[in-house]
Amino acid sequence: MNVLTIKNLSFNYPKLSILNDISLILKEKSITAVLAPNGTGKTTLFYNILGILKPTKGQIYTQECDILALKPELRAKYICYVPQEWQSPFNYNVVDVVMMGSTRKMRIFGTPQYQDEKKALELMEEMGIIHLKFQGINEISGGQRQMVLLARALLQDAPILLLDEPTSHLDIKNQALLFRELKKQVDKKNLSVLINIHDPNLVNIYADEVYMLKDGKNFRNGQVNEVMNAKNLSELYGLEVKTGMIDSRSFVYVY
Ligand SMILES: Nc1ncnc2c1ncn2[C@@H]1O[C@H](COP(=O)(O)OP(=O)(O)OP(=O)(O)O)[C@@H](O)[C@H]1O
Repeated sequence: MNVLTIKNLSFNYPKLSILNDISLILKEKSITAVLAPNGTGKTTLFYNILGILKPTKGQIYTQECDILALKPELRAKYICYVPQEWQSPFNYNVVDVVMMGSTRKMRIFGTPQYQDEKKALELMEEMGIIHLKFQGINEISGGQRQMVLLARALLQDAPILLLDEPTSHLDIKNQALLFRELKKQVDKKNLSVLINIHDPNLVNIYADEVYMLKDGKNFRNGQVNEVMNAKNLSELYGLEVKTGMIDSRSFVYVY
């Protein structure tokens, strides 16, 4: 089943065309990667999905509704989001930041319930960030903050998760923890994940499908094992990309 469909989407800044006729399908329970050179428009695409920017043309819809017709706060029922960077205006405790994920389900002036806190703490334990619970969000490392923001998004319980370069600050252990957690959530909660990511090896290891974008347009897309080859990657980045096999998995490198 398709949980999110983007059809012929274009976006321009006043004097600059960024996205041109982009189409993309996110399948239920899949991890779909968007792979594109810097400055192509990956974050812009996410901002269009989230309602932060308005497309000049095109459609975005789920099985149930036209996403573009929803107010951003209503989109939170369908879509949760982990930004590339996030600076908190206050130095909240980490556990309070994670619990913000459950505010969507609260009534106006509602306060978190015991169950919300329990769920937040369980998730933090699972993700290896429980020891940070009483630290200030502005006093932890960039990588720790990425894990905290993922926990906050997962607590929102939306069926679609957008992740904007979530591994940019993570060491390899935390990259593995993050993707293992994602895989678990995909299986357990039918989560579907759209992820902007620069590391082609993480795409190879963890993603099911990939959309390559080039010059603001669709370039190649399909199953990871069919599309992530040296020819496509070399054309995408405009330099020679090599691939090799380890334990029957394809790996990518440039020299
Ligand atoms: N407010 C703005 N006004 C004009 N141009 C902008 C604005 N914000 C971003 N851009 C331009 O839009 C293009 C796409 O930016 P975007 O951040 O979406 O790219 P990206 O693919 O996510 O990049 P990266 O991989 O480097 O994070 C870039 O060329 C950027 O300079």
